[in-house]
Amino acid sequence: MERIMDHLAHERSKAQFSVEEMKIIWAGSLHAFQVSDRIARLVASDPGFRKDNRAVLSRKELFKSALRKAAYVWKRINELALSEEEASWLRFYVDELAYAYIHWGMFVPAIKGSATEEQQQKWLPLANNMQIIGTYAQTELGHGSNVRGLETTATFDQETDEFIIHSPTLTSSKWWPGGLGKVATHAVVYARLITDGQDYGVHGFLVQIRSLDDHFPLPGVTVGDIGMKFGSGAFNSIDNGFLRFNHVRIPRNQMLMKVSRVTRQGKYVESNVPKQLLYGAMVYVRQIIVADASIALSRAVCIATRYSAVRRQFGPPHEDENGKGVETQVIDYKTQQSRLFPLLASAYAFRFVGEWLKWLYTDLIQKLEANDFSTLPEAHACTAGLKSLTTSAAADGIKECWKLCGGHGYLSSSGLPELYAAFVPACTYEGDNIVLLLQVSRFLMKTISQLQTGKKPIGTTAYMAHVEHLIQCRCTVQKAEDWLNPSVILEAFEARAIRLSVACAENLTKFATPLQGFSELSPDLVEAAVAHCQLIVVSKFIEKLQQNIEGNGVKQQLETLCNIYCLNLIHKHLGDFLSTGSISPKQASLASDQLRSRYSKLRSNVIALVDAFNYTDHFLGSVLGRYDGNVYPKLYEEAWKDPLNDSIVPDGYHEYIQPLLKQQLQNARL
Ligand SMILES: CCCCCCCCCC/C=C\CCC/C=C/C(=O)SCCNC(=O)CCNC(=O)[C@H](O)C(C)(C)COP(=O)(O)OP(=O)(O)OC[C@H]1O[C@@H](n2cnc3c(N)ncnc32)[C@H](O)[C@@H]1OP(=O)(O)O
Ligand SMILES: Cc1cc2nc3c(=O)[nH]c(=O)nc-3n(C[C@H](O)[C@H](O)[C@H](O)COP(=O)(O)OP(=O)(O)OC[C@H]3O[C@@H](n4cnc5c(N)ncnc54)[C@H](O)[C@@H]3O)c2cc1C
Repeated sequence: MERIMDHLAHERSKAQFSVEEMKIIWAGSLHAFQVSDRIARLVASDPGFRKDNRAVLSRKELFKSALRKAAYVWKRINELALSEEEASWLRFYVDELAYAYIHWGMFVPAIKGSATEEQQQKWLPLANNMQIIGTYAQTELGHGSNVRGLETTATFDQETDEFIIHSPTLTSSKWWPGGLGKVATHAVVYARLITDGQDYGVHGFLVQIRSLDDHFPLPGVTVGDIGMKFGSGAFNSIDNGFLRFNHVRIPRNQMLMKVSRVTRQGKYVESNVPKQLLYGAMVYVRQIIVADASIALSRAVCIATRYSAVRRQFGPPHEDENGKGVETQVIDYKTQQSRLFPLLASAYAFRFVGEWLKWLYTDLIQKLEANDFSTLPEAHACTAGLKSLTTSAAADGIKECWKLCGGHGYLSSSGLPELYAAFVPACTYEGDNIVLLLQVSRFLMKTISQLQTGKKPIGTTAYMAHVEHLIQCRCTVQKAEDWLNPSVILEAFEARAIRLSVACAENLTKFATPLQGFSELSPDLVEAAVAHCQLIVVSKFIEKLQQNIEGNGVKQQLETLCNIYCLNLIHKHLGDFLSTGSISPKQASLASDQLRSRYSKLRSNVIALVDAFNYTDHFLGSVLGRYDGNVYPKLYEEAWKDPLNDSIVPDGYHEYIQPLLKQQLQNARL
């Protein structure tokens, strides 16, 4: 036991940089670090937030436990008079998915984004004080990605000055909204607005669905839970629900009227803001999900890295600090490094691009407030594309981390199966990842067609202004070290991205209609979108390194991580880089040489680099990822806690095992 604890301490002593300074870089600022650190400790030390083994709880126990914790969170927020920032850290570290995520993450933002000032004044205090609990009811049984295809209707009745909300078919039943099944009292419902016999498309409506007295559904409302989801703990603590309306009446002023409104006379009036603002809550959450992807991936990487330093298999006998013969740490196998270190680098890369995206979103909101809608298409493309890119990579990465831990990774007590099950739906919710990439490609094709009209591309597409150069430039790498030059990397990624996009744009012209072309070429368009999004991540990582980064050795570590992130992408997408002529086969081989050398450079720092995430053992929830590396005794201890070990002889022995054994013994004796 002592030996293993010393082992991680030895790993930590090898770090060539200041972990404390890196913690601040990871958190984003000294202030963010201090607040999150304080709240993380508060949560970890409060028995009310203890994490029981969720995998062994029944659905009802799990759900009730999530309700208890959500109520306790709210109590502590009020008792401690926490600020909004502190309160969100508290919810984050409690780490139990519950209705509150949708209430704060979607219901409240939907009201903020789509309701008029007057409506906000009425509804926000109720929501902020949790006098009502809300959900976001957009998806239907028959329609998820295709929002324009939603069937629920909101028909204006001029006589009573009300909307009648109705589910005309089974497929129009709302299906999936979190917190809807058993908890929410209200919902922002997306429905087709019909007035004067005309269908004006999908709009948002605030609908009360349960009584605030006895919690029963209101007349005309049928509501329930959609059933168990993948993974034993994970999302099953949330009541994703179904909802059907039978001519439910709401006052006219419960239509969210910032984008358009219906007058007392039933006239549909558009405002001067783009209709896409109705989708504002999705832009908001997609941006948060990118940050969430870096968190989820970094948790998995932290577990796999610490365990890989503890775990020993094969190898020539080494001597430990006490001169005792030991096997090789699995982290020293080059295959382990080539699978693990790019994930560590991705966690940092996603953190920085998430930080930038938060800035982009804040900037968007400021512009929208000043009636400047110019950056909305770019913000939509960036949030959609980066949500897709980072969640797909993080979900794959978490799965890889579990395999990197061998058999023990498959145990619930490793924390990895639940982490995976809880995160993988992020590839689907808030927009299926492929559908979102197709949105990005549409934006790219539009940008390319506008180049011909002389319109200057801005923001993340600014590189497209150099199309003529990027289409024909040659990569200048001659030796492996040349790959450490950020401008060389950037140009290779820009050349690959633009060449894929231009090829798509040219191919699209060969089809009878753009629609037909988009449909036929959609796999190529998705690849072009991925290349563009990877370029954004690469360029934001490089930009981060150009900032003033303090702390002994911190910048050097980030440079190595950035190199690994970029070179590994080249390695993984070699087909693209070679087929577009962005690099040559010889340069590809030099990139691989450089990548190997970066792994060696990073090796002695990896434990400190995952320590910089500053995750408490409570938050990690993993025996394999414990800070002290005391893995084996704790695995043994956890095994004893399994309900099957409550009794020596299992329940069922007398009915099923004993008679069978007896019968077989008798048969043998005959
Ligand atoms: C405690 C705090 C908690 C904080 C939260 C933390 C989150 C982390 C974990 C949370 C855990 C659980 C939460 C899960 C919650 C899940 C919720 C949901 O899933 S809600 C439902 C989400 N649904 C979707 O995302 C549907 C996807 N589909 C779409 O978005 C659209 O229909 C789309 C984009 C496919 C549209 O296609 P279509 O071609 O029909 O376009 P339109 O005609 O509608 O659009 C025309 C025009 O508008 C542009 N556009 C589209 N969307 C947007 C947008 N959002 N913003 C701006 N602009 C948009 C589109 O590109 C077109 O542009 P054009 O110039 O004409 O090409
Ligand atoms: C855990 C979880 C929580 C959720 N929470 C909420 C919530 O709170 N509120 C809410 O309203 N919704 C919620 N959803 C629903 C979610 O938003 C939808 O599942 C999502 O938008 C995808 O839609 P879909 O399920 O209909 O998939 P579909 O659109 O049916 O996709 C199925 C397949 O078809 C492909 N596909 C679809 N369209 C195209 C296309 N145009 N081109 C190419 N391929 C295409 C997709 O790539 C996918 O492979 C949640 C979902 C999950 C899993």
